[in-house]
Order: sequence, then structure tokens, then C-alpha cells
Amino acid sequence: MDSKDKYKVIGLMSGTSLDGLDIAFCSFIKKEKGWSFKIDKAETVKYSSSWMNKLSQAHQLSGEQLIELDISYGELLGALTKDFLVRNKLKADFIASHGHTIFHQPRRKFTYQLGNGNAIHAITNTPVVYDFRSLDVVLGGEGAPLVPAGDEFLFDEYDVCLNLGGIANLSTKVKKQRLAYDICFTNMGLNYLASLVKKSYDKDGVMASTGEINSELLKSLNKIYNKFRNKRPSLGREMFELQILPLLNNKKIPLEDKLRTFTESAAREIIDAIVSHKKNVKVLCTGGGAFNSFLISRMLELGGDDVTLIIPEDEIIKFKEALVFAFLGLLRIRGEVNCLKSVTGASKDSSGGILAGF
Ligand SMILES: Nc1ncnc2c1ncn2[C@@H]1O[C@H](COP(=O)(O)OP(=O)(O)OP(=O)(O)O)[C@@H](O)[C@H]1O
Ligand SMILES: CC(=O)N[C@H]1[C@@H]2OC[C@@H](O2)[C@@H](O)[C@@H]1O[C@H](C)C(=O)O
Repeated sequence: MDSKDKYKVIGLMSGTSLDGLDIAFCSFIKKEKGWSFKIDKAETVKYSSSWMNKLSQAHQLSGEQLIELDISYGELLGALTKDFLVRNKLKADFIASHGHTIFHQPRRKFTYQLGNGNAIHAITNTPVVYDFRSLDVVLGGEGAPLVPAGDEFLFDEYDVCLNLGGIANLSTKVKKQRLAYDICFTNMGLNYLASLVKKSYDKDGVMASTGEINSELLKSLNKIYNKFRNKRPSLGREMFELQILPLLNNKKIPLEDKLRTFTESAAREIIDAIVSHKKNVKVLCTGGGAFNSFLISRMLELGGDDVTLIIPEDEIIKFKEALVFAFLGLLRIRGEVNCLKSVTGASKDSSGGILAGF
């Protein structure tokens, strides 16, 4: 097992929205208690339309074709990482790669992230940790979310870590145990509404801010969230399409009002979830929604004195997940726990990840 106290690690993350590969070169230093960290350099490399197609259709391939794609996507990850390292004159101790999720069926004990670690190693000549989720899944866990384990070790100074992604989710500590859950649809709904006027998103929430709250729509959204408030299932695209989309497609409500109301609903759901744990909370806000100044201003108004929102530097907003996977890789090569049963529901804590080229 490795026991250094300084590491330079590349974290690679490919999110479900297919916007590209996040590459983050990170430094970690062991302290008396915990770790300090820094993102030294990071960028998102957009996928070509051909790779976007391959990744979005990979679930339909034959076994043989999928294995072939696993290698060629691993080679792509290797080539993009090598190019990033050469351009920035950097050298990493190892690469921690999440890969791109193609299948995720924890009940059937499998989860599959494309991007072969051996192929990444062959191209970069750097050791690789990959396949972070499978061990947790065979231990009976959900194999997700994994980022809360990083919150536990790197962002423990915050009472709540809030991610404003397609779906807003949070992680927090309750009775000394880390827990995490999805709160409500956020960018997924806002981006859908923006797409109706051919925009990829409502920049800074400007269109939303000009609309009026539609009380019927607000009530309907609230009713949907009330149904699972205490069950906290993971929210997915299926549920969005089935239950939220029909409401957003109501032709009688002007677009600005729908954006305003959807923002209001998300802000209320998020603030309610945060204050349900504790009053006077310090909340770290990351994910692209942290750039939505109108959403943030509504959350600040609703949270009042009970909630302090911390919007970190852009690098952390955009690359926190890649940073966390770099750190989970570090824990893995040290043989330390990087996956928490309190979050995933597995039979035990574990240290997930396959090693290639160490
Ligand atoms: N200036 C901005 N104003 C409003 N929204 C923004 C702004 N910048 C980014 N966003 C939102 O953030 C999104 C991109 O960030 P991110 O990748 O975290 O979101 P996501 O793809 O919805 O998340 P995830 O894949 O984690 O579910 C954009 O699609 C948009 O919804
Ligand atoms: C199986 C899988 O790839 N899950 C992703 C996905 O994208 C968001 C949400 O669903 C989260 O559970 C997870 O990723 C983050 C990085 C996580 O594991 O914390």
C-alpha cells in the first residue's frame, strides 16, 4: 500500500449530460488531521459529435462491440489526458478515471462505466485507478453517489454540500453519519424550458427573473415532490419525463412564468431540505446551477439568516467531481475507505477501484 503524504493526481469525469470530459490535475497533501487539496489546472474537453453518438448509443451494442468500444474510449481518455499533461508540462503520480456510465443496475449487482483503465495506462504510461462503483454494488450498495465520500474527507467544514446539477442533491452529516439524497429537478427543467426558445440554458436566470409565479404550476410541482419527500428515491430522467414534462408543456402559461415558477419551486425545495437538518447552516454550492444568479438570489432570500450559501471559485464549481474522483483514487491506492455504506446502503464500507499499471 502506498503511504506518501503528497500526491499529484489526474481526476477524469464524464457526466451523464455528455457535455465532455472533465480533466483536473490536483495536488493533495496529508495534514495531521485530514488532507489539503488544490486544483492546479483543469479543463473540459468537448466530445466530438461522433463520440457523443457512440456514448449515447453504447447500451445497444453487442457484447463484442461494447468490449471494443471500452478499449477505444479508454484510448481516447488516455490520448486526451496525455495531450493535457504535455500541453501544461505536468506529470501525475496516477490517473483516477470515473469513465462514462452505460449501465447501472445495482439490484442486479452490476454497474458499468466505459473506458478501459489498461488502455488509459497504455497510452499515458501512468498508473490508473478505474471502475470505482462495482465493488459497492456487489456488496449490496447502490454504487452511487460516491462524491459524498469526498465531501466527508475534503469538505467537512461545510454543514451541507449542495450540487446544483440536472437534479439538485445534497450530502450532510446526521448523527455523525454522512447521508446524501436527491432533492428536486433543477437544470433539467430549466434547460428544457430554455430549449423551447433554442437556448441551451437561461443565462443567469434572466428570463426567469422577468416572469411571474404561476400558483397552479407551483402547487402541482409541490404535490409531486410531497409524494416522495420522506422516501427520497433517486430522481431520474424517466420520472422527469413522466411527471414534470407534462406540466412544463402547458401551453397556457407564458415561458417566462414557467421558468420563474420552476426556479421558485426548486429554490423552495432546496432550502426546505437544507433547513430540515439544522438551522444556521453553512452550505457549499457547486454544479452549474451555482452560476444561476437568479436561483441563488431566491435561495438566499428564502434561507434568510438560517442559511449561509458559499459559492466557491469557478474551478471548484465546475470540477469538484473530477477532484473528488482523484481523491477517491488516492484513498484506493492507500487501501483506505473511499465508499461509505451510510450513503450507498452496502453491507460494509469499502475501497473501490481497479488498478492498472501500478
Ligand atoms: N451562467 C449560468 N446561468 C444559469 N445557468 C447556468 C449558468 N452556467 C451554467 N448553468 C447551468 O449549469 C449547467 C451545466 O453545469 P453542470 O454540468 O453542473 O450541469 P448538468 O449537466 O445539469 O449537471 P449533471 O450532469 O451533474 O446533472 C448548464 O446546462 C446550466 O443549466
Ligand atoms: C451511476 C452513475 O454514474 N451515477 C451518477 C449519476 O450522475 C449524477 C448522479 O447520477 C450520481 O449518483 C452519480 O454520479 C456522481 C458523480 C456520484 O457518484 O456522486
